[in-house]
Amino acid sequence: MIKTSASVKLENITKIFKDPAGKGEVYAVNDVNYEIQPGELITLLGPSGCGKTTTLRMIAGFELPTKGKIIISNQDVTQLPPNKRDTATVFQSYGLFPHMTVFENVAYGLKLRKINKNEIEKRVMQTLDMVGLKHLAHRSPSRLSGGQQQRVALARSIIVEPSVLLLDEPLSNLDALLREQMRIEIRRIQKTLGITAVYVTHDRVEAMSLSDRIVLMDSGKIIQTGTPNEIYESPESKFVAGFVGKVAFINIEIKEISENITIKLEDKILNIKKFQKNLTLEDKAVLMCRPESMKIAEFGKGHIDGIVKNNVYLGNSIESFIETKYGELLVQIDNPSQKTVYSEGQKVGIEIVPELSKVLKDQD
Ligand SMILES: Nc1ncnc2c1ncn2[C@@H]1O[C@H](COP(=O)(O)OP(=O)(O)OP(=O)(O)O)[C@@H](O)[C@H]1O
Repeated sequence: MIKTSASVKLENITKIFKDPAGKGEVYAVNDVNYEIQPGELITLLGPSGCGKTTTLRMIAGFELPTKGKIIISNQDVTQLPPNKRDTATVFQSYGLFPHMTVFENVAYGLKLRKINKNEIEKRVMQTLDMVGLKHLAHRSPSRLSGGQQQRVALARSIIVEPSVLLLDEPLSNLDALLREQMRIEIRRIQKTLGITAVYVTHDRVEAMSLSDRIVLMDSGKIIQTGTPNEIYESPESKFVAGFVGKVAFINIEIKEISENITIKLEDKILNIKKFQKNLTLEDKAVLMCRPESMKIAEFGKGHIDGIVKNNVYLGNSIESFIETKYGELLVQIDNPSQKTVYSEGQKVGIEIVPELSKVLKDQD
């Protein structure tokens, strides 16, 4: 259905807004450089106000960059209006036409392009089939659920065969279960069409499960990019580690650095594989403790001692919150059984699993 996938290049993109409250300026986006490969789905992830939406709106053409260039498939589109860009945007608020049926909403873009009636009929039904809404073609959007309305919005965007699909927090108005279903569907459709997509979210689970690559932003700047796995496994800072997953940090002393980092924790020596190239013996460092990088042991038999504060049952795993002298540590217990779960108030040990642990430079 899609012609050819497009690349999207952001070159030194900066957007400065006048501060609405006073005379100052806000650097909503600050010198962003990034290239999205054809057919790739990337998410812009980061805390509220970090510049995700502004970046997306500049790619769509709803905002002009203060500085920099936007290049879609070798064409400089920086100054082009949205309708000249071959992009389509799906918004959080759906933006459907309430007086038109589902069919008419989806057909709208093709009608504007003066496509003949039979072709429109065929393509609309095909696209509605793709989003699972063929049977509701003649309903009014007001009689659809939120998830169904968002499917119509998605169908309306993809039917015009844009080179780039832009999605601005499209699922944030839906409940958790529907969000999960819809993100699987969006990914399936994006892959089937091979369309280049940019997805804005502040939800790490959404970003981790959808993306080919994540672009993590903070204060208008890109702070790390990579596949979900790279960012989760090898975060460059405590901020990144905390943004993409549950984590606690323990201050540690580095004894030696080679391919491995030798650390001292209590009176025990641990060897942990090095991943940050610029980490030196002089640096302040922390041990990054993910729920799955620790195990519960008998009291006195782990690396750290503590007391079970509470256990949260999640079906096939339990999250056990342990109070220690380093603060509260969250340990994930898979396939819990009577042997592996200690009850609340019990004294336990925590074993650090070196293969699953990371040492991070303490620079935040
Ligand atoms: N039209 C505007 N005028 C002035 N400042 C703006 C405007 N739009 C955005 N900003 C500011 O630019 C910064 C980035 O905003 P942006 O909406 O891109 O962030 P975001 O990461 O998408 O946040 P959220 O997740 O809350 O939507 C914020 O400080 C915001 O207040």
